[in-house]
Amino acid sequence: MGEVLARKIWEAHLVRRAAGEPDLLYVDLHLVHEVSSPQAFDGLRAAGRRVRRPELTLAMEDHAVPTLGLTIADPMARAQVEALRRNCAEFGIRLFSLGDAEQGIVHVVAPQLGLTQPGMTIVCGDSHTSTHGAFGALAFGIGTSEVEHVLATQTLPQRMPRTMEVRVDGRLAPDVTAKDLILAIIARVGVGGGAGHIVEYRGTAIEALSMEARMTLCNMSIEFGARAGMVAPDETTYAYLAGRPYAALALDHWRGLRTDEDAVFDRTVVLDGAAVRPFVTWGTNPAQAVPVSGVVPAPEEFDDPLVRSAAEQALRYMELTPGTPVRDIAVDTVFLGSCTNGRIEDLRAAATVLRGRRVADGVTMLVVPGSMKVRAQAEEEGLAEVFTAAGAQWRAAGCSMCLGLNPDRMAPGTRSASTSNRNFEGRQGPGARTHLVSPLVAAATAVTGRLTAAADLD
Ligand SMILES: CC(C)[C@H](C(=O)O)[C@@H](O)C(=O)O
Ligand code: SF4
Repeated sequence: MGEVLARKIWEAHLVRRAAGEPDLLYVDLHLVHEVSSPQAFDGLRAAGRRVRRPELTLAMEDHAVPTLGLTIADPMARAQVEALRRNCAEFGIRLFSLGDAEQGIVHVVAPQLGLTQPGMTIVCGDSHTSTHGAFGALAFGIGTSEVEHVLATQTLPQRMPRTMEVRVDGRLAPDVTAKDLILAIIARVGVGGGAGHIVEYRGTAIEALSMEARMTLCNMSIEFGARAGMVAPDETTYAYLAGRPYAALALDHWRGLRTDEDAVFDRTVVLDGAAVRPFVTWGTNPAQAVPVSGVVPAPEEFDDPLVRSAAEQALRYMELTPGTPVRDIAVDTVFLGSCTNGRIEDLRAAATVLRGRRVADGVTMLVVPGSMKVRAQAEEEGLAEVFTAAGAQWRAAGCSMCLGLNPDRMAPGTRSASTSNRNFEGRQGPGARTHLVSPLVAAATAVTGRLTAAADLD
């Protein structure tokens, strides 16, 4: 019987297998950031160890850094960043610091440099490491003690998860993006729908996606509990990697990185791509989502008592009434950015909507490129001008308003349309309310001040 891609990569990285123990896997690329690494370096130091393969390790300042200026005012944030700087200097790890031309969100920078490649194992002390699966890599988030293990040994003990196929055929409508697709997938399977599985996205709708779109899709695999998400590499992947600074093309090897025809997944979910509409979350988990053309649901619509009570609680926190048309929900903040939607293609999409239009009075829009390279490219293409002319704020790279670890925080009681990936209570600031959307919906919403699909503006 044939094999699933994830298992092929797993077996190719096996260092040791023993009965009753997790497999020991070799790690090809280890990404590090300021939030999840300090204790790991402390542990290394205490044990008198060095970093085993510093040249396979790359560190980034992204979560705690400001997107205006180079001064880190918050003492906690500054301490984290300074610790990373000291640790990288001491252990010989390359670090992209605030102010560097290559700095940015780790999940945006590594693919952009060509460091993320098909068939690799990639880990980072960060749940959205699943992003890198877009290249047909096996990429997953790890905890801080595992970060220490990888730093010390370049290996990681792991048990092979089950495999899940998410098949999407059909053609996505022009105003439907990978963000809408992943929100639709999560709404279908539920927040725990991928738990314990590595997901492979397949089908004609997936094959038609750009690399940026595949990254958006894989990025949010973790939001329905999946251990990792991936797309088999193809011509789109090779074309993206060609000419990137660190990508040595290995086409013969990469072409073999496919799930065999007769391989069997532990689970399969099928969606019709043509039926997906621009989506938005109304609640406080990513599965609580409906089309922009829909209405806020009533808790009674959900049979599962847990889902129903989660809906009741979410409606309270979000201050929303069942039956309210989504298009009537007013926002005061729009955030375009994050490792989900902070890439050049996302900025281009938003700019097509904002060109010649204005951000509505009373709405603050932050446009935060995922990396300084994306920022430079957007400036070169004239996108930055479109955003500033529309009245949006044009910022430097970082996680920014995706989470409340830096100065870009929402005030209590405010409401956003956000292209990020998490809408938990307080995620964008204590008491702040988040509606997850695509870049197109974010831009259209900025123009009207209410949740709006791009097509609504025509
Ligand atoms: C801070 C970090 C460990 C965290 C993660 O693991 O994802 C963050 O990136 C997030 O998105 O919540
Ligand atoms: S942009 Fe958001 S989701 Fe991505 S790594 Fe940063 S905090 Fe996590």
